[in-house]
Amino acid sequence: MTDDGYAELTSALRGFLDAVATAGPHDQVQALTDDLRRWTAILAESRQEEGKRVFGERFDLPDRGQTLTPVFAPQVVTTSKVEGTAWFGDYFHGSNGAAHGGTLPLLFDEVFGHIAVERGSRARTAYLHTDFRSVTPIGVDLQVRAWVERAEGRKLFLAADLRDGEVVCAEAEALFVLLRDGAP
Ligand SMILES: CCCCCCCC(=O)SCCNC(=O)CCNC(=O)[C@H](O)C(C)(C)COP(=O)(O)OP(=O)(O)OC[C@H]1O[C@@H](n2cnc3c(N)ncnc32)[C@H](O)[C@@H]1OP(=O)(O)O
Repeated sequence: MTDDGYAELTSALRGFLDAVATAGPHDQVQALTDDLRRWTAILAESRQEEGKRVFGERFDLPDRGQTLTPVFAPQVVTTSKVEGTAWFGDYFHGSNGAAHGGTLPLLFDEVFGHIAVERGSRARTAYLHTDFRSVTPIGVDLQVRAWVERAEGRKLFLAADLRDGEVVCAEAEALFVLLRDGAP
């Protein structure tokens, strides 16, 4: 991992989003808004095309330098499986201490994507089916794994599950299709 401050920025941004998601009314809200707008203008000056950005493009950083998905820390990544831990911060809260349902397929897509990347394939998700087995708790280390069920030509059939200890929170199945040459 390079020490250029971006790992810390990603971590700080996640902490900020969690704090916004849990904050009550605050007398500094206008000052915060002004600060955000000032930084937005500064960053806009260095806008880069895809391929030259940090966010989501840096595999040497935790979470590829992005905060779009819940935290995913891979421990095993091969061409046939991925295993790691996942963690949903307050930003991903739905209600009653449970993660927002839409954030689970988001996590699974990210996890499946690591297998496709490890295979050196340019692939896209054709479908992703999620079964919600029990609520996914916020702020808890969860275990996530994904594996290749079978490959047929350009089609990669994948499966995954997310567990809180012995409890299965969700399971997923997906089809990734390897892109034809010249596909955008
Ligand atoms: C670490 C990084 C993590 C990030 C991972 C994020 C991954 C993503 O989210 S990608 C973004 C979301 N996905 C998309 O935008 C994809 C949009 N769709 C497409 O681009 C195209 O439809 C695409 C690429 C899936 C397939 O198009 P194309 O390459 O022309 O293939 P096509 O000829 O239609 O289909 C190929 C095969 O797949 C099958 N197939 C395609 N789509 C589906 C589907 N939805 N359901 C079932 N089968 C399908 C076809 O039936 C065909 O099967 P066969 O070869 O047996 O006849």
